[in-house]
Amino acid sequence: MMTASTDVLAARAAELDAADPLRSYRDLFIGADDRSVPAYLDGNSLGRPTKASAERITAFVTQSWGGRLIRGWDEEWYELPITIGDTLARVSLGAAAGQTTIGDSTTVLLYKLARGGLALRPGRTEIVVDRDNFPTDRYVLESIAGELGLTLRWIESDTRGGVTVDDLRSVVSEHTALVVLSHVAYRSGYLVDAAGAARVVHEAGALLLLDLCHSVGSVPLDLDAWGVDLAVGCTYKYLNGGPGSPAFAYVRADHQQDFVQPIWGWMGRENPFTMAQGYEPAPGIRRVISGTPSVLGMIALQDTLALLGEVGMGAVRAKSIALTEYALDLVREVLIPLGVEIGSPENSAERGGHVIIDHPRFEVVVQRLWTKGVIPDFRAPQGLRLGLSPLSTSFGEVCAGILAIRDELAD
Ligand SMILES: Cc1ncc(COP(=O)(O)O)c(C=O)c1O
Ligand SMILES: Nc1c(O)cccc1C(=O)C[C@H](N)C(=O)O
Repeated sequence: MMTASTDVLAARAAELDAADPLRSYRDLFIGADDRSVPAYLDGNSLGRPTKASAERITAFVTQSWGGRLIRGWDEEWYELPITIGDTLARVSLGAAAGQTTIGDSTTVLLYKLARGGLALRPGRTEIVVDRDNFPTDRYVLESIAGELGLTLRWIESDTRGGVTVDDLRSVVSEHTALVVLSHVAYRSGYLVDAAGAARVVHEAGALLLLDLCHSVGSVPLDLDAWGVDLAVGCTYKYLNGGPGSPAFAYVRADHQQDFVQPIWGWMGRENPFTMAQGYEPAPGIRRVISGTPSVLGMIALQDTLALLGEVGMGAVRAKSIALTEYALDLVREVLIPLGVEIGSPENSAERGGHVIIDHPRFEVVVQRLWTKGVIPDFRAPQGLRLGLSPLSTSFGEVCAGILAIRDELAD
């Protein structure tokens, strides 16, 4: 079959952009019109900054920090992890207020929530996790298993897929205390059936902790309705919080009273400024906090939350599916003939906001693309990942990126 010319493919992408109801949102991001970066396809590692965040951060430094000084804590900052957490919960997590807080890294929150969750299931001896989960999830659980003398029961998922409810059913038992899954798999983009997973985990009497790093801000979430017990996620991908912006934690209201995490710091204590002897966890979700939260780090993500609230997660997901479908169609048309294979689910109901394609030359190809401002990422052993941020990625960018990959492979 003859493939269409570059001009024809670019014209098709331009038509899709013209018909995109969210197209105007791209202009709200810094760098979207930067010609030295024709295709930014890594918003699932680091989202672009919004123009509003540039203003917000400047105003924070000059007025809030510079003007209010230490008074800022009493006036606003002390409550910020909870108030931003509540906004995130409403806009994007499908969670009622009082269950979400911002702070630490995903890694640290995984540790705190996994330990706190395990303490709610005393006497049980196993933690379930999949072999292809993100490294930090595996390492944190390996460390906890060693620390507490528990067994890690691995789900041997294959890198092309993800964990299915049937996989889970075959490993959970009366010994399982905790199951940790990534809602969207970092490599394949496989989207777990979270409600089905929660049902199976609960039938076994265990708790479900979801890592939402690759779904929050891209895939609609309904944590309360799904029955998820605990969740963590990062804010620097689809929430555009900036490099190293703090993560978030969700602890279901039903568990909070008995939930105790292991890093007892003064900021998570009841009445921290009494500086009292002994640790008494603060009431509610505040008990997840340990030390002073990064206020400067958490302010930018509010601008993306405002956009997500305005657009609605349904429209965000519709654009996300349109982008990944388009990317896969173009991959089939121009890259499969060059020996590329698709490593993501081809059914959009089983896929999050990114796709991965495989070829033995991709490690070198990605290095060369970066020098040209075409920016996907490489994931070993031979995956090139296209992360498509619904609010800031255009169809034209996807087209430019895939044609640049074609040109590199044809070289
Ligand atoms: C699934 C998943 N979990 C955790 C992390 C990272 O955690 P941290 O922000 O602590 O580096 C990432 C990405 O870096 C991820 O993709
Ligand atoms: N967090 C990252 C970082 O500090 C440097 C480079 C990449 C990242 C990422 O977010 C990687 C990403 N979570 C992944 O899925 O591979």
